[in-house]
Amino acid sequence: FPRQCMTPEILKSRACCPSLTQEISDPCGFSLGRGQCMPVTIDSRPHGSQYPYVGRDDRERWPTRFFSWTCLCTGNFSGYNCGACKPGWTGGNCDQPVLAVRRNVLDLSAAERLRFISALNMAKRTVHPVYVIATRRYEEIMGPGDNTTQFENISIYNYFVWTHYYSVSKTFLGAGQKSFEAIDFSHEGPAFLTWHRYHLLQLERDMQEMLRDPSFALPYWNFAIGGSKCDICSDDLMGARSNFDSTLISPNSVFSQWQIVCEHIDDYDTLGTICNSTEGGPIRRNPAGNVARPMVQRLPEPQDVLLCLELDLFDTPPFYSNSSESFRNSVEGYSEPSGKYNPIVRSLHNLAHLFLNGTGGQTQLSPNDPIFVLLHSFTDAVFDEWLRKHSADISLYPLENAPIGHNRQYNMVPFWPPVTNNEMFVAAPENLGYMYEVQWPKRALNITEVITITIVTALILIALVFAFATCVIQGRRNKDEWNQPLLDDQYIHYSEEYEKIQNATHSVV
Ligand SMILES: O=C(O)c1cc2cc(O)c(O)cc2[nH]1
Repeated sequence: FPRQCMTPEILKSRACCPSLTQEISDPCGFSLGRGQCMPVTIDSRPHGSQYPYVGRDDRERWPTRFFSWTCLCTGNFSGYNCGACKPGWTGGNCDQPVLAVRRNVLDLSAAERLRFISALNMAKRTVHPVYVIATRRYEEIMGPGDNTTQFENISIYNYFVWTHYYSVSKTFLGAGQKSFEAIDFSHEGPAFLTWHRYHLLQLERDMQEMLRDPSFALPYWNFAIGGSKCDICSDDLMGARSNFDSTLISPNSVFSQWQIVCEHIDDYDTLGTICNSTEGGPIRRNPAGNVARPMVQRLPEPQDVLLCLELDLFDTPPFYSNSSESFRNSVEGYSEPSGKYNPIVRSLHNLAHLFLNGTGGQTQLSPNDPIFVLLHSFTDAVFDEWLRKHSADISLYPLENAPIGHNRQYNMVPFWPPVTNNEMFVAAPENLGYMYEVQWPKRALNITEVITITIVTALILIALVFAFATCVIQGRRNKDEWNQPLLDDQYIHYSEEYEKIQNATHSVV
C-alpha cells in the first residue's frame, strides 16, 4: 500500500485517498479534476470450490480487509492519488500518447544490454518511492504502541518479488495448524495471464519513473528454442554459470551479487508472518541441470507456441491447472501445448521456469532471478498475440466459478489501487501503451498436409517426366521426317554425279 496510507489513523479510517496537492482535504487531485475518493468495488460472484473457507485469508474480497475507499481517477489519470497517467499516456496532463516497444533481449546492442542490466540493478538498490509492504497479517498489523504499523520500505525490484510471493503464499490457519495450500491468486487459473501482465506493467512503469524515461521497455526472452542451452545466460545479459559453483552465477555478472528476499517460506507459514524486505542468500541457477527430471532439461520447442496459439478458448471449466483445450492452461504449461491435459506434462512457461532449476523454478522465489522478467515478457507476448489472432472478446474470460482471485471482476492481489483481471484482458498496443516486436515461428505442416503435398508433388513430377519424354520422342520423329527429304535429295544428287563419273570413266577406258 502507499506509504502515505500506513498510519494507524488512515488504516482505521479504511480510506486510502491521498492528496495530490498540499491540501489535506483535497483527496485524489479532486480540485484539479483528476479524481475522487470512492468506495472500492469488489467481485461478489462465487469462486471455485478449491478454497473452502470464509474470512480466513486477508486476500479474500481484496482489498477490503485493509481499505474500502480508494481514488477513482478520471480520463487518462491514474495511480494511488491520480497523480500518474494511464498506461500509454504521458505528460503533465496525460494527453501525449507513448508506446514502449518490448524487444528480443538478444537483439539489443551491447550498449542497450548494458543499459538494461544497469537499470535492473538500480531498481534492486532504489527504495520504492510510493509503496511499502505489510510484514504481518491484518490481525497483527497495528503496533507496537499506538503510533506504528507493521509495514516496511522495500526496493523497487524487491517489491516486484514480494507482490508475487504474497499472491502465491498459503493461508495461515492458526499456530500449530498446517497452512492451506490449494490457493494461488496468480497461477493455475485464468488470472495467470492478466495478473502477470499487470505485474510486469507495474515494474516497467516503476522503472520508467526511476529512469525518467517513459519509453523504457522491458525486453523478452524467447524461451521456445528447444535444446538444453540457456542462450541468455551470458555475462552481458543474465549472467553465465560460475566456474566455482555450477549452481551459482559467474562473478563477472552483477547478478552474482544480488541477494534474494522471501527465502524463509517455512518460517512464514509456521509463524503466520509475512516475508519482509530482508535480503539473504544468492540467486541459484543450474539450467538443464535437474538430472532427477529429464523432462525439464530441455526448453520448449518453437512449434509449441504455435500449437497453443491455435486454441480458440481462453479457458475451460474448471478453470484450473487440470483444464483441457484451454489456451491459458497450455501457455501456463500444465497441459500439452495443443491443449490436452496431462498431469505429468510441463510445457511452455512452466517448463521454462523448471529448466532454470534453482531460484527461478520455485514459485515463492522465482522473480528473485531477473530471468523471470524476460520469461514473463515472452509469455505476455504470446498472450497478446492470442488476443490479436482471435479478436478476443471479454466474454471468453469466466465471470464466476474460477479459483479464488481468478474471476473476471476480482481485484488482483495485492495490487493497489484496485485493478481487475478484466482490465488486463485487452490488446496491449491499443490499450496499455506497449507492443512486442516478435518474429513468430513458421507453422510446421501436419501429417495430412505432408502426405497431400508429397502426392501432389509426385504427380507433378510424373506429369513433367511424361511431358518431357513425349517431347523427346516427338522431336526424334520430327527430326527423322525433316531429315529424310534432304537425304533423299542428296542421295539422288550423289547418284546422278556418281553415274556421270562412271560414264565418263567408261568412255575414257
Ligand atoms: O512445477 C511447476 O510447474 C512450476 C514451477 C514454477 C515456478 C514458478 O516461478 C512459476 O511461476 C510457476 C511454476 N510452475
